[in-house]
Amino acid sequence: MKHFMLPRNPILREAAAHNEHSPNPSSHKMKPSPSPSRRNKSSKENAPPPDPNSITSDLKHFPSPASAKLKSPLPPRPPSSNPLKRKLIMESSPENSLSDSGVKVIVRMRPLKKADEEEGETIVQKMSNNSLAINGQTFTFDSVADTGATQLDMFELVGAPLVENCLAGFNSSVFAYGQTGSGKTFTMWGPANALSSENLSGDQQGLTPRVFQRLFDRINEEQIKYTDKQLKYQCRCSFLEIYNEQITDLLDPSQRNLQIREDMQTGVYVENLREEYVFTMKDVTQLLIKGLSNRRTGSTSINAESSRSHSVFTCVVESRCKSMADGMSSLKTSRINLVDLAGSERQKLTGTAGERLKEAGNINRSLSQLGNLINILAEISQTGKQRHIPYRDSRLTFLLQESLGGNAKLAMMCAISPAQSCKSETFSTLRFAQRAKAIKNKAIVNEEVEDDVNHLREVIRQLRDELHRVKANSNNPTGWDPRKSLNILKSLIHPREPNSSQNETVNCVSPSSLSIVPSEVSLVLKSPTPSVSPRISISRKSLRTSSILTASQKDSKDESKPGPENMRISFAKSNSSAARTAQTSKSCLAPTEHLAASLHRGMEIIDSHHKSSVFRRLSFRFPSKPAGSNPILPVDVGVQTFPQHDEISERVFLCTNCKAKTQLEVKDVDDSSNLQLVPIDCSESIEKPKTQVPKAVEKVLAGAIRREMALEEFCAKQGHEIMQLNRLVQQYKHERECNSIIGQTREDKILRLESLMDGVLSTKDFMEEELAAFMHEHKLLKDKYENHPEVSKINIEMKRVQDELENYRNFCDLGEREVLLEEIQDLRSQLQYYTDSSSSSVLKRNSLLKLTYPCEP
Ligand SMILES: Nc1ncnc2c1ncn2[C@@H]1O[C@H](COP(=O)(O)OP(=O)(O)OP(=O)(O)O)[C@@H](O)[C@H]1O
Repeated sequence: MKHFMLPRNPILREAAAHNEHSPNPSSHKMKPSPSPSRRNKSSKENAPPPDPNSITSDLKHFPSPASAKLKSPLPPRPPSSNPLKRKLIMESSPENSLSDSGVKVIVRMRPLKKADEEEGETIVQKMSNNSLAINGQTFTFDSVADTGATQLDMFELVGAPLVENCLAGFNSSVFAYGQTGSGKTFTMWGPANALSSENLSGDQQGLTPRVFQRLFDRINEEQIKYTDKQLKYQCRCSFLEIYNEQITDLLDPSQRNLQIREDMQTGVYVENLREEYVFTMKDVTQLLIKGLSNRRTGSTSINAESSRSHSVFTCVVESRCKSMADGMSSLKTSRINLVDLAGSERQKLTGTAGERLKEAGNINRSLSQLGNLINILAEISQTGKQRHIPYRDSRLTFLLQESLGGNAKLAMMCAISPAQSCKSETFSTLRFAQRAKAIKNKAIVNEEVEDDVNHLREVIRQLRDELHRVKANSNNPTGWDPRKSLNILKSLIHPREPNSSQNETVNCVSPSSLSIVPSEVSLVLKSPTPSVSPRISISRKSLRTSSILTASQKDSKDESKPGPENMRISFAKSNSSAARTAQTSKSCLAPTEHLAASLHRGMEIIDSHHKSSVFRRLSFRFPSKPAGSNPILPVDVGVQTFPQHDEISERVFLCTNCKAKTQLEVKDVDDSSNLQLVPIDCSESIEKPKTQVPKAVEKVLAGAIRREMALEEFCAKQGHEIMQLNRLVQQYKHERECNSIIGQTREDKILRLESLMDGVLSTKDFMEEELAAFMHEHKLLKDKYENHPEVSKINIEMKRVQDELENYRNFCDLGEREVLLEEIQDLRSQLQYYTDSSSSSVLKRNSLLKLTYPCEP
């Protein structure tokens, strides 16, 4: 216990010397008090960041209980988290500002469980206060607590020195390490019921509540004793867990996946972690109860309520006082970290699966990274050789790097079970403990004295002056108002957003928007706008669908059907699909809008014809054939409604070619659903008054619907592919987990071989364990093989290529290309026609009016 020394601070040293109740097992190691100049130097190296609230020596500035809750990063710490920098600091530090900071290792052996008792005797024997033997092999540590050790004993061994170190200004940490079910949680926090207020003095109470009980007692003692020096303490606590490599705030579990940050001033801290001031034991107990109830637990083969995360309870203790001797004020900051690590378990024995397997894999991986770090630190401490220290390998080591090989006194409480069934895990823990013992930390008192405070005060004063100057300058004659500008900027960044639902209404294609809307009757005949097909570049690749026909096929089929009927069917289809699309996905709105536009324009064409029919049955030319190989032969069409017997009236249609009147039975146009286009070719219309939809309109509509359906199919395919890709991601994750478990089994094998060589493991046991390990690994490999992501990946690729191939085949072999060309040509022809006719439209209109007005009944 050589590393626990008396406080260097004169007040506390004095206090410790006078305080008979204050156990300090290493008082003989006390070092001489540094000279003021030295103290100043060391203080500078550990100076916390300039915080106007903390650097003032005015002791009245401690927060009141009312303002105790705050959210902030972890408190300032000496900027020495960088090992290299730390090394430089340590080298330049005065020798006597350092404490002898070897890691203190205590092994606690839990009593046998009932089930284990049947197996026979314990395999671990305590040899002395600091040694034990297992299978004839002896291990020596700082202390060994056997099955009879009480919670109070553990506190005296670990907790009491920790409190004294903390009051002296040293960062102090306790890590509980060990196999699942070995008693870490029991030791650190005690059973849950021991935390309740009525059991506060119960003998089951764990280390943490005892530490805080002692801490508050000692703080009271100190404050009373040094009233004249205005000694004041304040403590603030946080509680977090690391589960599956993610940090959660246990005091506010809604704060998940918190990030660890590091900067030169504050060192390593957890962003947005809640900290609460504590003044009494009751405050701490409440935090513990709250935090522990939020911890992730699950059952393992050994422990029904196993902690599945690493949890870290942190308390920052700050003390301020004035020295009577030299009148200087001092601020000391120390941090207590109480860490309950998740327990390791051998997955091959427990046969875990699914989420538990992932958990176990993460626990074992981070423990193995901790072990690796401990090995490196031990090697550095023993050989003095500099090596890269992989603190960033895991959240645990990154967060607690200061406790591991840094500026902290560290006690490692290693929990073991003496049961035969836990032999190999116990060996593993003891080896870890042995390596940890070799580590040398470099703890220093984190103290700041008045000189620094004055300097920082001066800086603050200068900054305030600067601020005033800037404020004064801001009242400049230009009249520029920064607040106003800020508001303007804000309004630019957050413009008044229209109601999203309104937005949707605007974007959505309502089926009603596809209805025929009566348009204003104009004397000038409105040219129908060429239809715009949905523009979906990739949809071209998937035009062929299993459920639809190509345009050519559809054309040939449609020929047998009367046009209007067909149009109604198409319209209904597009209506429903538009509604469906609007419901399912916003992203599909654009193509649907295009479709709606196409349909609407189609209907406008019809409507124009309709109007022309109403309005003295004006006729106009509408090309129905592409102008490709065949020259455009304009077909004159008019618009008529379905005849209804009761409302039949005689209408006269004019053929623009022959000017022959055609009498057709049409009804008045009230009901636009009866609308249809009819050719007014004199020869055909007389002989064949049968209704027929112009092919150009029909094709455009059919094409639009066809593409929309193809798009839907394409979306469905994409959805399926996304599902497949998600599965692939899961498979990759699973593979990674399998790999890490296999890695773990290799490490286990090394340990087994070590045990075999040490004679701890008999050849028979070794072979048995080896066989079990191989079986487990075989199972994992089989699982890995069956769910191999590469196979799924290739399947997805193959499906993609097949689809592409089908699309190309559609496009080239099945006539899609021709259909599209035809459509384009149709549209071109229409455009051409209207361009040509626009110049003479006025003339024509006049002449047509002239021709048709006399026909009005
Ligand atoms: N020294 C002890 N005396 C009495 N009971 C103990 C002791 N140590 C552990 N136990 C009991 O053993 C059980 C498991 O202990 P605990 O939960 O502390 O193990 P653990 O090491 O934290 O396990 P895990 O890593 O799975 O969380 C608990 O019911 C606890 O009360």
